[in-house]
Amino acid sequence: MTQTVLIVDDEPAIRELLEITLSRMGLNTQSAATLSEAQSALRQEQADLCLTDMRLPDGNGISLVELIQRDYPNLPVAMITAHGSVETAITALKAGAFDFITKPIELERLRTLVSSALRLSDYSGTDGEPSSDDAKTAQLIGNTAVINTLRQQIHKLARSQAPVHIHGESGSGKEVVARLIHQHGPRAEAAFIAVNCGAIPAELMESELFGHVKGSFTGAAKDKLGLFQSANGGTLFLDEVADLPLAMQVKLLRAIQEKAVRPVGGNEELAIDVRILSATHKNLADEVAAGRFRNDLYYRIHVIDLQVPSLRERLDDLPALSEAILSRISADSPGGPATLSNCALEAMHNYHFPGNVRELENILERAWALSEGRQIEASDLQFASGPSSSSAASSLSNLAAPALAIEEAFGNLEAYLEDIERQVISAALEQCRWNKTATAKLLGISFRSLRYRLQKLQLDD
Ligand SMILES: Nc1ncnc2c1ncn2[C@@H]1O[C@H](COP(=O)(O)OP(=O)(O)OP(=O)(O)O)[C@@H](O)[C@H]1O
Repeated sequence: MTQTVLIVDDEPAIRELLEITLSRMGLNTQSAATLSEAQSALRQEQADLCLTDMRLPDGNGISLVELIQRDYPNLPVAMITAHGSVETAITALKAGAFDFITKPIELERLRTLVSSALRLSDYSGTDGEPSSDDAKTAQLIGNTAVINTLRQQIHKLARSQAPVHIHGESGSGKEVVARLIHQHGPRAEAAFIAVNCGAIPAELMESELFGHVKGSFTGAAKDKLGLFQSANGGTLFLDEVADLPLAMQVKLLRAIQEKAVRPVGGNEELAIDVRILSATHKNLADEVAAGRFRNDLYYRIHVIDLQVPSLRERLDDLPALSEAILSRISADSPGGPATLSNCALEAMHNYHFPGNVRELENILERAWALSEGRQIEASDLQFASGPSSSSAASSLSNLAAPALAIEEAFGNLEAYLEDIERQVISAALEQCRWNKTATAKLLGISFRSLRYRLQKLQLDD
């Protein structure tokens, strides 16, 4: 079926240019010169894409974007902005515009924008699993409120072309989130290229990102495609973007702004159509304040900020995550995948996972290697001491003086810490007349954590 594009612009010349270009692409067009005309056009016929100017005689394009977001959430809308008005473009993207195009309109860029927007209206996979059978197909495991919110944000952002900056601790799943934004969007069939900006040597970075032509420097034996070109039509994920040297930040900003790259040693600019996603575990605003990250690049890549929660904030996802990890690492074991004992699961609940899901994967892999049978026990997890020992230790002075000398811990840290823990908990229990709920409160740990510790320290009878 022929698709329809609603054009909203008060300049007849622009409307005409858009109408001609779009009808040459085999599309129907509808035109409106004002916000109210646009509203009645939307009521009359279901469009597949809306292109709107920013300044309209009876309002502005942002209110149209907001109205469409509210009343026609499946209709992609792109904003036409004046050249150089980055702020407007960013406001439009934040309001939910799919993309923007600047005046004077470049027809090639217009065609690219329209095709990817229409792929988006065609795209039916947003609620189901991604259709690609790529081995790297990402999955966001978990059902806690924070993960469900994140999942909704991913689905929403997948429909936009706006740059998204993903922030979260190491190993928390930032790359998984970036892959999902790609997989659920109109670029799913094209490449997803992830690059760790902290891992590329500074002298190779330009050639890695933008490519080089043969002979442009010693060692450039043949032409090489850069990562931007490899991601053309798809998504480029700049991981640890805060680690980009300042000189590269300038070049990256240029590539994003111009939507073009120039390979090292090349004379020509090559147009590229890439969605930029970025991530860092650092606070990018602090990096800007410290002068290590360019302010202008920050505004370009940070249009939308997405926070990935740490594993500590979603400990209730531990069973589901562990089950998925264990079935991956022990799938071939006779008798089926490994399982976790209740004690092991409790022990995990009391750990603070500074390395997040990646650390959980490592802990389970090691535990699986160490465990005797198919069931992983708490001792296989090899947690040295829980995080709460620090809060317990801080209450130590009020409760009981440690009877042990520091040297006694050398070579025997675990037993030493357990001894301190035993003393603190015993003192707290005594103070609370063996009321476990009050004891847990006094120590600043959960009841569950106290129960686990009492069992571990054999204080529970
Ligand atoms: N919600 C999740 N569901 C399933 N697997 C997850 C989830 N979150 C993270 N993982 C897994 O944890 C590991 C680390 O995830 P990922 O590489 O996305 O983290 P990251 O935040 O990008 O890490 P880094 O900061 O080191 O770049 C991966 O193996 C990933 O598959």
